Amino acid sequence: MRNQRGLLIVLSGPSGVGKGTVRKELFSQPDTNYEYSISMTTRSPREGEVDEVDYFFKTKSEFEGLIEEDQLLEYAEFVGNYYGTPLAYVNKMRDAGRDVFLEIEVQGAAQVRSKVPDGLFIFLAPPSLSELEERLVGRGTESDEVIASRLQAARQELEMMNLYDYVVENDEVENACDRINAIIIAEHCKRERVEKRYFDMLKENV
Ligand SMILES: Nc1nc2c(ncn2[C@@H]2O[C@H](COP(=O)(O)OP(=O)(O)O)[C@@H](O)[C@H]2O)c(=O)[nH]1
Ligand SMILES: Nc1ncnc2c1ncn2[C@@H]1O[C@H](COP(=O)(O)OP(=O)(O)O)[C@@H](O)[C@H]1O
Repeated sequence: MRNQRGLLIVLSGPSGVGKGTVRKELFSQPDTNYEYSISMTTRSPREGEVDEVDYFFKTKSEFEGLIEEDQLLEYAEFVGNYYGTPLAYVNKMRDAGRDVFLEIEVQGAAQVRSKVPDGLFIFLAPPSLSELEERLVGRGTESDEVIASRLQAARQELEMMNLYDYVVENDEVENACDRINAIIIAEHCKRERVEKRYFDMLKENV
């Protein structure tokens, strides 16, 4: 059987739900086959964030140049800034058989859904809206005004939850990681079985 192309795993969910925390925990585990796709953004770096590690930080005109040159798999404007996924890296890693993780908001995820129908779409949900607010406030990285805008955006984002293949509650980071790992293993098994069945049928002499 031919080597499977890597999965494209899209992790979405409202700001503050814990996407970054869960993703970093998943990537710290040994024996994973995941690659993280670093996004482009026009937002300013937060304290401690490093260019080309946390994001590729771009000016608005640089970002618009990337859009024009068709270098992004998807992009969206979120609470006043652009965010987007570099296309070349995703293709290169998937072709090498690696699973690629995107950590993106819901508008971008919808674009990926239409361009990459075999993507795996996981929505990370908070236990409640009040817990989401506590996490956003507790992180201490945004002003009260930005937190209010992000909470407002969260209400619309939660409406998109039913469009995802899986909804994972981030009650405890470890539980959320276990659920995501289980989903990915199950998806690999399913896709291998489907592919095997397909090739077995092609071998039939009819
Ligand atoms: N569409 C899209 N969204 C992104 C991308 N990178 C990050 N985001 C999302 O943009 C939103 C804001 O990101 P950020 O300012 O880093 O805040 P944080 O995710 O709450 O720490 C989050 O929901 C991110 O998941 C991207 O490449 N494309
Ligand atoms: N399961 C969890 N329980 C409690 N706090 C959490 C949990 N997951 C993440 N957090 C905290 O919530 C805040 C937001 O998490 P973060 O990963 O930055 O979210 P996102 O990337 O979705 O914006 C951080 O302070 C983080 O430590």
